[in-house]
Amino acid sequence: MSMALERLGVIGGGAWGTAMAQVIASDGSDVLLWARETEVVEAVNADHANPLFLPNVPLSDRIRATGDLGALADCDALVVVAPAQFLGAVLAEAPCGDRPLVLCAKGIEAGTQRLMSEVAADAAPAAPIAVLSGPTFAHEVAAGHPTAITLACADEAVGLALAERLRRPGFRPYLSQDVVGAEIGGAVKNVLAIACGVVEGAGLGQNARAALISRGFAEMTRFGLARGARAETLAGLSGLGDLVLTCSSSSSRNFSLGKGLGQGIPAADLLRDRRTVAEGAATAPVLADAARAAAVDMPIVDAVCALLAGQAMVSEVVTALLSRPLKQEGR
Ligand SMILES: NC(=O)C1=CN([C@@H]2O[C@H](COP(=O)(O)OP(=O)(O)OC[C@H]3O[C@@H](n4cnc5c(N)ncnc54)[C@H](O)[C@@H]3O)[C@@H](O)[C@H]2O)C=CC1
Ligand SMILES: O=C(CO)COP(=O)(O)O
Repeated sequence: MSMALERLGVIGGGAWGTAMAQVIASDGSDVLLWARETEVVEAVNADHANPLFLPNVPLSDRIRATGDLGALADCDALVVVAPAQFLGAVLAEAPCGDRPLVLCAKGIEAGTQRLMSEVAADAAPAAPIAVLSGPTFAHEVAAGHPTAITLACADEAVGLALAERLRRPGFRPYLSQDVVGAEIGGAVKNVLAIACGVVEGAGLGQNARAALISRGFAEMTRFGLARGARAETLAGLSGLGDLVLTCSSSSSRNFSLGKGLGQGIPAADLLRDRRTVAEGAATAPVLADAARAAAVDMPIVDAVCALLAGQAMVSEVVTALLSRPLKQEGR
């Protein structure tokens, strides 16, 4: 199938939306970036910069910003990078029609327990849906560092057309048809990154971090399989790949949030007045509820919930996790 994907638009002028606009512009393509903040629109257009969300990165002059979602009506496809909890509201105002939507947020909608593809399917029933997810710190991608990512779309031809349009010498999508699997990896790893940040902040050591990554991956796999994801997607870039990245670095906002918790700072203080997102904080309680509903055991996710809610001390959750009944590793 040949598909006209000439003009691309990006919805969301945070760090990742700006970095995706930079990727698109890197081969000389013009790209229209919708940003919610007037100061972002002005800085992108006047200074080719986004100091609010992606500081110290010179942006391509091929990126033009707008504060008017209606201006995206001329685009052939939309890369959608509004944070998970705002996706539904933003798409309700966007001119989606039957244009392919490439969803980039990593999270589960609070209240409804919907994955991003479910939110988008309700808001834009005629639009083909793809999910782009993987180990991608925005500042590295914007700087052109080598990056590989999962692009999942149930319609193989649409997925291939999008991957061809988005690939760049330093940005390599791998194709998948497992949309749910790609989404679950990204949503769950954010919660697990908070747990790994706690380990760092509390000085619990590298062994504990490796144990959390490994046992966290077991939780991700159990939940993903229960929701129809494929095991190979969860073991790929959008699952294990992104888990390893965000569990290893203070460049992750989720890891940093956990580090603060591990240092004994209350979640409310860490989350108050922040302009950047730590998606795992909103996803953790809804993921824990969804896991319970699916009869899936996720003790690390439960521990993160308890810490975020201020219901337990770090020492208490560590003791609780380690004193669970012994079990077989593969179950
Ligand atoms: N930053 C990164 O390295 C990566 C981020 N992502 C995902 O991309 C999504 C967006 O994250 P970032 O671009 O990093 O955001 P950011 O933390 O850099 O910026 C916050 C974003 O939230 C938006 N926002 C705040 N309140 C809003 C509201 N009421 N309605 C609509 N939008 C609102 C802001 O306009 C801004 O675009 C998240 O789901 C994140 O997990 C995915 C891959 C990499
Ligand atoms: O998703 C990301 C990298 O793949 C970014 O992680 P944080 O949202 O934790 O910064």
